[in-house]
Amino acid sequence: MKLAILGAGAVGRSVADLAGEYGHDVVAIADSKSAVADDDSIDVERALERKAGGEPVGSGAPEDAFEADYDALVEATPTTLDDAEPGFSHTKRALEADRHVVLANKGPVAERYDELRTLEADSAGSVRFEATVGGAIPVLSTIEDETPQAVTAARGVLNGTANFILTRMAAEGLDYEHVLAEAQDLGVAEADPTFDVDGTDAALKFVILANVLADGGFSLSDATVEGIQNVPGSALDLAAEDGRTIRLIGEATRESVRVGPRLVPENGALAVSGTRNIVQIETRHAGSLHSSGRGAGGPETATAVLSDVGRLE
Ligand SMILES: NC(=O)C1=CN([C@@H]2O[C@H](COP(=O)(O)OP(=O)(O)OC[C@H]3O[C@@H](n4cnc5c(N)ncnc54)[C@H](O)[C@@H]3O)[C@@H](O)[C@H]2O)C=CC1
Ligand SMILES: N[C@@H](CC=O)C(=O)O
Repeated sequence: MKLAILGAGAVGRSVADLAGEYGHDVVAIADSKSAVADDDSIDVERALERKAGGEPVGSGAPEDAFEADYDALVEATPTTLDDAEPGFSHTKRALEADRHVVLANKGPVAERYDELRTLEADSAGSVRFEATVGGAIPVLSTIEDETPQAVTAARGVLNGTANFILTRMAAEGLDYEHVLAEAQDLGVAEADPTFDVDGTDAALKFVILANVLADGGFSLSDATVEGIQNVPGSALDLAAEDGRTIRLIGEATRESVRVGPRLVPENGALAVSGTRNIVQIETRHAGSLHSSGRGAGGPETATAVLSDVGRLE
């Protein structure tokens, strides 16, 4: 497949870097100010070198990415709320041109799912978004394989930044402000890390799960959300005395979405460490399915994007 990549951050750059290994050509990559495009294939190494050197990714306008001869648009621009722009318009433009879209950007899938599905129905292209939930962990494809109707709920830890912060707070007895910068250095925090600590990012992922389970109808405003900003280091110390710890746990069903800090057993499945995520999928006929792994990071998320590309027809 020929890929046009929008966004040259941790995710977009990793998709460009790994696309060749998966048998795909990159025909365009854009950042917020520039693009490089070539209908056969761009020089990815050169583009990534320019970016690493603090230069724009290319010498053309970002718009040029849409003019390239691509089969699938990879949307990896920052997640935004409400109208989910500019990610939603990028997606719309590609679908209206009968191209496929693979999203890492959670905004359009969480905030405008029903519109997205309508656009897809009118297009010869399709939309996939495995990377929006749990990075490298195959959460959505597991639900798809299981069939969404057979899944009653999904719960777990889906924000690597908050989990890393809670893990470091428990280990060092520090408050969250002191370890946020460390999390940002790992390339897992959002462009606006408030989304990670106030629970918004985890909530967007559980909203996406609820949309998949219920075939739409949810946006962030339907979720009950509490972040980790008010969890003091002392609360983690007290929890540890009792063999427990605190994790930012979310749950999605067909009826509701909830995210908040919860006490969990220190050695239990939900007490994953560092940037790891865990998802427990409750099924009607097969009990609980657990998947755990790297839920964030450039190469990790790029593997989910490229798996989605492989699933396109
Ligand atoms: N970093 C991670 O571990 C994960 C990120 N995501 C999502 O993937 C998306 C990208 O994440 P990162 O690469 O970490 O973000 P980032 O902040 O590192 O990079 C965003 C890139 O988008 C570019 N950009 C901004 N507006 C643009 C526009 N209008 N046109 C073209 N490019 C534009 C920026 O110049 C930058 O290169 C976000 O929506 C994020 O929520 C999803 C799963 C994991
Ligand atoms: N900021 C997110 C990245 C993936 O969605 C996280 O920390 O999990």
